[in-house]
Amino acid sequence: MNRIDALFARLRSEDRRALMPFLTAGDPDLETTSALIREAFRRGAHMIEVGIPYSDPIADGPVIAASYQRALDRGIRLGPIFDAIGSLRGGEGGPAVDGPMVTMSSYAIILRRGPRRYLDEAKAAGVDGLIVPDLPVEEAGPLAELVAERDLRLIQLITPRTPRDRAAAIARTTTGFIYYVSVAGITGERTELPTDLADAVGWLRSQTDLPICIGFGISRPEHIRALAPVADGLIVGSAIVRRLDDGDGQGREGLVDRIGAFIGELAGALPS
Ligand SMILES: O=P(O)(O)OC[C@@H](O)[C@@H](O)c1c[nH]c2ccccc12
Repeated sequence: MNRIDALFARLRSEDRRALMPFLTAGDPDLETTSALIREAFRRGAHMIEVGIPYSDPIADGPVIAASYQRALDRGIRLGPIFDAIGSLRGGEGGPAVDGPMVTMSSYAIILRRGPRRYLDEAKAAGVDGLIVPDLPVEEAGPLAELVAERDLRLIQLITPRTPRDRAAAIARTTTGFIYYVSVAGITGERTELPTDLADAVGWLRSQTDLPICIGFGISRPEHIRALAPVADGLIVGSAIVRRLDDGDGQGREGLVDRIGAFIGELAGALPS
């Protein structure tokens, strides 16, 4: 069974929610990314979104764009990213990591690699699904087929501005879970989250049985507490990625501990 499906089947039977931290691959370096993925799972994350750095950010706000740029400046490449994920699955540097991992990448990166090759490499590395934010649903068919052939999942985004007929079409062609974007705009921490989220997600639930995870702006334990009742999962990017660049002078150990502690706080806010 695909790890994403297995995770949500289990969490649903326990009436629990998933926490999915986003990490930029290769910021500050791939070794640290691997250590952070291990630490995130150890601290209660259920699933990891691995961001593939790209020079032309799509919906990425300044924090994630800067993180991508740091990784690109250090010469990050796709091959070594898949190698790092594969090493985690293989148990190098600690126990084998068995939680779901999904890549977040621009469709341009997939096209440049060749969709078949990208998917074969992702599958071989132990990736479970893909988020491709700039892939329009009208164009998703062929990729969705290649993804399904490999028992991967294609997670598509629905935003508050997505018209309902389009949202319904996205819900029909998505697999794994739906990424519901909490606010129109770009990624980034927000103090207040929209109050009509419950209604929007409630409508979406009338269209699909897929798990619905909410992302964009979630950055504090109180956001997790507030949204857990309406979501199957919560995605946190910028609030974590910002901490990759805090440079507290403690080196990599300090960074992994500090971010691990933050992820632990977020996980601790999930209802048990
Ligand atoms: O950073 P935030 O506001 O916590 O949102 C998650 C988001 O960063 C992550 O899922 C993501 C990073 N880059 C993206 C591009 C498009 C959609 C989503 C993303």
